[in-house]
Amino acid sequence: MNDLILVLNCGSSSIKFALFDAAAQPLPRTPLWNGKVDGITGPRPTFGETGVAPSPVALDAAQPYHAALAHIRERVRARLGSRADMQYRIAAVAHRVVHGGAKYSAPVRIDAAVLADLKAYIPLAPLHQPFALEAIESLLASRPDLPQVACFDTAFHHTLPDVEKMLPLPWSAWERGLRRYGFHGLSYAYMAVALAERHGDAARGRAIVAHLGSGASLCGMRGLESVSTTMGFSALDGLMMGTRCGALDPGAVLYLMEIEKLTLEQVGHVLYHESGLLGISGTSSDPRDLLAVEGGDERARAALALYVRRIVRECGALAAALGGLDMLAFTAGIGEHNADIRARVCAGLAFLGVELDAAANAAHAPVISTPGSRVRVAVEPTNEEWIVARNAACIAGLAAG
Ligand SMILES: Nc1ncnc2c1ncn2[C@@H]1O[C@H](COP(=O)(O)OP(=O)(O)O)[C@@H](O)[C@H]1O
Ligand SMILES: CC(=O)OP(=O)(O)O
Ligand SMILES: [Mg+2]
Repeated sequence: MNDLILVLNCGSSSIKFALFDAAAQPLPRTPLWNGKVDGITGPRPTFGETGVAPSPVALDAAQPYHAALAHIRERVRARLGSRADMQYRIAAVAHRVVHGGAKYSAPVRIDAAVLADLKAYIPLAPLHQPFALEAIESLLASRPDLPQVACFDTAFHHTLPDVEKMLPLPWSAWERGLRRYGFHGLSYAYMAVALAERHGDAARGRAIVAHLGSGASLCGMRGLESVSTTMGFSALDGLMMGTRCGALDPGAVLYLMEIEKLTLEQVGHVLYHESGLLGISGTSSDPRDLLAVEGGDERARAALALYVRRIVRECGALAAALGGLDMLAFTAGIGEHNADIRARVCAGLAFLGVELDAAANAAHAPVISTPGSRVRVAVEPTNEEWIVARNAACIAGLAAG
């Protein structure tokens, strides 16, 4: 009987899953089988899996995440059922959990007490935490014997100095645990491994990793550890995103509530779901759609300009925190695939010595800067699922559980 680790990665616009062979040493980076439901809250959700191109999938519009999870569960069941000859069984399920709060800075085996702790963080990551926890809870109920492990987006940032963690609120807020956590840490943990392998000392120096997906953040690393990051207390901070505002003057929130009389719930909806690229363009949260129409669409143009400006500004801030810049690495859906956005960001960073090789950028090559560029610019596909599986496999007794 071969033991498998099933990884579930609940993002804001997608749920990704992957099956890894738990016994393989070292754990291969390519899973035995993987797939994702993409565009969950958009008009055209799709499902794709290893060897099968994405195609439209119908999701219950009232509960799209719930429906997407059910679809994945069904596909996994069908797939394992059809491979009876292979004698595979799922020995553990490992989850990307976005928020681990101050308590969890390492992966943890999940039980009822851990689940209760993680539920307390739902208000800090309402787009992500409930869906990972929904999957965990239903498995705890139906398969209490099955080990489950939570791996946290916040954990990689435990190396942040206090000056990066602190919010300029009254001191008692810090004592109550209101602080900047940082997110996308599983992606940054993978990038620390992959960039060091591919780029050696350049990656170990002063590096910025730009995780540009549906959610987006930057991480300033020195010695492959997080020293500064743009997402903070919640997944709303920092860069402008597909539907999230990013860093915002808190006075604007007060104004929306006090003068324009939006309720707390309405403001939350605006900031998480109706802002960012979608909010400004009025048409799409996906830069591909906006790039296709920007010639004749002023709002698409404005959305892209602000999106790029925020990345450039925050890169400048992180370069200051790092005391200079040796490497800039792009990853996640947009970072890996959108050469146009990368080119615009790099043009804005010419003052730091960034010089783009246009042909390498168009080809999504691993190095997209010129040989003379003072900053090496890289494109590296992230692999959060492998980090999650590797962490889960390291938890003692898991494969035997
Ligand atoms: N082949 C592609 N070409 C250009 N952009 C892409 C491609 N694939 C994904 N993207 C972009 O990546 C975004 C989603 O990124 P992803 O990292 O998968 O997000 P999340 O994990 O938050 O769901 C989409 O909004 C889309 O703009
Ligand atoms: C934390 C976060 O924003 O994650 P994602 O990019 O997967 O939405
Ligand atoms: Mg993601």
